[in-house]
Amino acid sequence: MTRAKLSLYDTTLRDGQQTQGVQFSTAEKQAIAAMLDTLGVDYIEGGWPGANPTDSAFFETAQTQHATLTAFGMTKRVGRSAENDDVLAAVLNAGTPAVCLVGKTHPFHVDTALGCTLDENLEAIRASIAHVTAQGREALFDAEHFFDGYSADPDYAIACATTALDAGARWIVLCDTNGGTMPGRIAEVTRAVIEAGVPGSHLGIHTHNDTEQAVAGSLAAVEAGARQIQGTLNGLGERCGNANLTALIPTLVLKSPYREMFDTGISTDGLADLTRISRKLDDILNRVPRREAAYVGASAFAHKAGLHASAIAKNPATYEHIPPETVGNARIIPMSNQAGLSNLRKRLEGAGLPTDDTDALRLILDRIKTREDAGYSYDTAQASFELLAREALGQLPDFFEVKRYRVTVERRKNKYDQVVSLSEAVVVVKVGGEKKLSVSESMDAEGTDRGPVNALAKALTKDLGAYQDLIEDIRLVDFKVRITQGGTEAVTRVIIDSEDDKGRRWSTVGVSANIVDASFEALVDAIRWKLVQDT
Ligand SMILES: CC(=O)SCCNC(=O)CCNC(=O)[C@H](O)C(C)(C)COP(=O)(O)OP(=O)(O)OC[C@H]1O[C@@H](n2cnc3c(N)ncnc32)[C@H](O)[C@@H]1OP(=O)(O)O
Ligand SMILES: CC(=O)C(=O)O
Repeated sequence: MTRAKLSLYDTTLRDGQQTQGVQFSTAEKQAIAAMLDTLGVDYIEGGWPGANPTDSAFFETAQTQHATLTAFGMTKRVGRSAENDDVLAAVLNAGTPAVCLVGKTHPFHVDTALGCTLDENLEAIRASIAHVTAQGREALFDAEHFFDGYSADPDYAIACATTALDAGARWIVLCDTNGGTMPGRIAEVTRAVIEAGVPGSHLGIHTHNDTEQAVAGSLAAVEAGARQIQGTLNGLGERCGNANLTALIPTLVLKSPYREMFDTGISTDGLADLTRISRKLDDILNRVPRREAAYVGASAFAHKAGLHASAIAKNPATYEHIPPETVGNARIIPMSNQAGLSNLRKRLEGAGLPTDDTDALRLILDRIKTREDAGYSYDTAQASFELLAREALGQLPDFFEVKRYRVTVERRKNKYDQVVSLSEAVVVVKVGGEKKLSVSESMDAEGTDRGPVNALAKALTKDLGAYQDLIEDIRLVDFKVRITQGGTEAVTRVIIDSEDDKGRRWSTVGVSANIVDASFEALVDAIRWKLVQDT
């Protein structure tokens, strides 16, 4: 059976940039466009030229090998010709092979937002699309508020779509702009538009995630006959986001009936790059990747429960809907109070530790469950888990012993009458039979106070004797604090993420009634884990 072409249109750089808190630089836009191009999407909407300097600068240098670069804009304003509309001119001046114009299709919006008549809006759509195609560009029409507009006045919404089609638009994209339409209704309206004369091969779908159904709505539209999906990486986008291409792409490529029906042009290699691309985008945005994200999240193939881990060891298909490597992800078997011997064996094997002493393994499981009851959490702090296991198995070298530590925090006025704070830490350790006392302050080279935990970390890593060279490259990259329940008392749990020059990243946990003490415990574990790896 020949598969129909399903066009993928990425709007991460336009609608994705409408996410609250997201502000791409031109260089970041270029990096994201390059990733999308390699991934194999058909269109990359780079932004709105003329709307801001970043978007204009992006189009000055943007290049793609595979994807059609697309500039976004709006239909001309009423009262001026398309040729004399300065906003439209700036969009066209970007010189892209494709141009996507958003236009109104809902009488309420024509009246309220534009303040013109329904006929004037139809003429604006016609003239704008005709102007784009007259310049030899491919035109797309984003039919804004189409589903709500169709419900209010089906004839007018259809007239907007057919006007754009007749004026030469290659794609009429039905937009669920407010994100409130149910997938069943999206399918029903899409079918009605096709019946009214817009062929499915010219119809696209653009959904928003306000009811957490943007992906479902997109799939409903293609099942009804639409042949283009617009979406964004990691589901970025205005308000609750757009249809998430990072979830849609694997579904379209791997799942029935889509894989038999459609050719998306995404290769096996492109699919296997998806997890890296998703995390790279988060890295650019300085966001922590969503662990539970479908297909690409760190937990998407994490098997925490003992029953699951036991079956996974026999055959991964027991609890995995696809092999994780298909999308470039990896299986993990975390340790926690939900774990059994199977989880434990898998984790110990991964750390190169013996798994044959069942009594020792039971002891480790008991310790984990008891400590988790006291407030610890090992399913993310896998480095602390490994240290606990090594200790129980008698495989943890006695690198150093902390004899005592002290931290003071001072808040005072300086000579300029400004309030300043400063922490000072003293740590005494015993290394190789020798006692060492180190003192550090929390002030960094720029004179900024980095707080008591920073002062402690500096003091602890100042002089560890023979181990000093091995710990110089440790960096503390994330620090999470949580008030939780330890038995019957409230305690503080601190999780610290560290990394080193070898590109390793590891997490450790500490628990105490006192936040500084919990942090100190996690810091000590971070150093011990690093020494285990490098000695
Ligand atoms: C559904 C979507 O996500 S569409 C994409 C929306 N994206 C953005 O708005 C981001 C980029 N936008 C911008 O930088 C600015 O809004 C600009 C440069 C485009 C316009 O700025 P301004 O000229 O200051 O106008 P402003 O943003 O205040 O208002 C939008 C104007 O466009 C008009 N307009 C809105 N949609 C359309 C349309 N489809 N066709 C013609 N005019 C439109 C509005 O009626 C309003 O006109 P008014 O100023 O006469 O009331
Ligand atoms: C065009 C667009 O982004 C929307 O209607 O949601």
